[in-house]
Amino acid sequence: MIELKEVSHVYESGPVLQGVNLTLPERRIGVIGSNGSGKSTFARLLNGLLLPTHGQVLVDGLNTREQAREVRRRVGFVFQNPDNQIVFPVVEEDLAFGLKNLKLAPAEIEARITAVLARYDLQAFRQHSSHLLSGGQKQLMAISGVLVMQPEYVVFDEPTTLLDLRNRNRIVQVIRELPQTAIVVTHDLDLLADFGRVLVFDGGRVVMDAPPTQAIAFYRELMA
Ligand SMILES: Nc1ncnc2c1ncn2[C@@H]1O[C@H](COP(=O)(O)OP(=O)(O)OP(=O)(O)O)[C@@H](O)[C@H]1O
Repeated sequence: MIELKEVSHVYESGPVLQGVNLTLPERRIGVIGSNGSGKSTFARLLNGLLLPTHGQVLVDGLNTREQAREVRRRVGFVFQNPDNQIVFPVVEEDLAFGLKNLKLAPAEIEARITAVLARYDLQAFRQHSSHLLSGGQKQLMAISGVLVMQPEYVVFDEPTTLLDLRNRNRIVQVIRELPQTAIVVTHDLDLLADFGRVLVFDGGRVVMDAPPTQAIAFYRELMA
């Protein structure tokens, strides 16, 4: 379970999150709010990409400040733009990178890569140049790169924003089928219909915390 205790975050430009207290046991959690309301900052705090300037973020009791490595292993992060995530020129190398860092046996690395490529129907792209994939394929590959690490939580920061409708639907399906806990920052309100809980951010605070129907209605009202 992920917990935030009195979390605030201040950039040089000013405060962005203020006094956020949350316990997040649900398997599907959505995060919505206006541009600049602090959603991405919140998402980045969850796996220690960013450390809070005040308060604590705990993942299964591990503090992102003190146990950053272990936290990052448990919490995968999918960026809006897969180009920010894909590092190596060939699909297979990119998927192997994190696994080699974990010092897994070559047979285990091979098995995990084969399994994830099969799961997302990307087998044909194994030796392909990563940067020549289409936008949808790149996003699937970025997700694959996170899932091969077998995290227990996956944080998505606007995963469908850059995709056409077909690829958007595919990613929605991928999220729906994930065995992991998923926390999804999005402006795509339809994506959240079957989620367990939706947080609405405004001005760096959680101003609504409710099931999707209620939270989305509140957000629509707020933006009217
Ligand atoms: N690295 C940074 N340094 C300084 N200010 C930042 C940084 N990252 C974000 N900000 C500022 O913090 C505020 C909140 O940004 P954040 O990206 O968390 O919002 P958001 O809700 O995700 O917005 P959007 O929906 O536009 O993605 C914005 O005013 C932004 O300009």
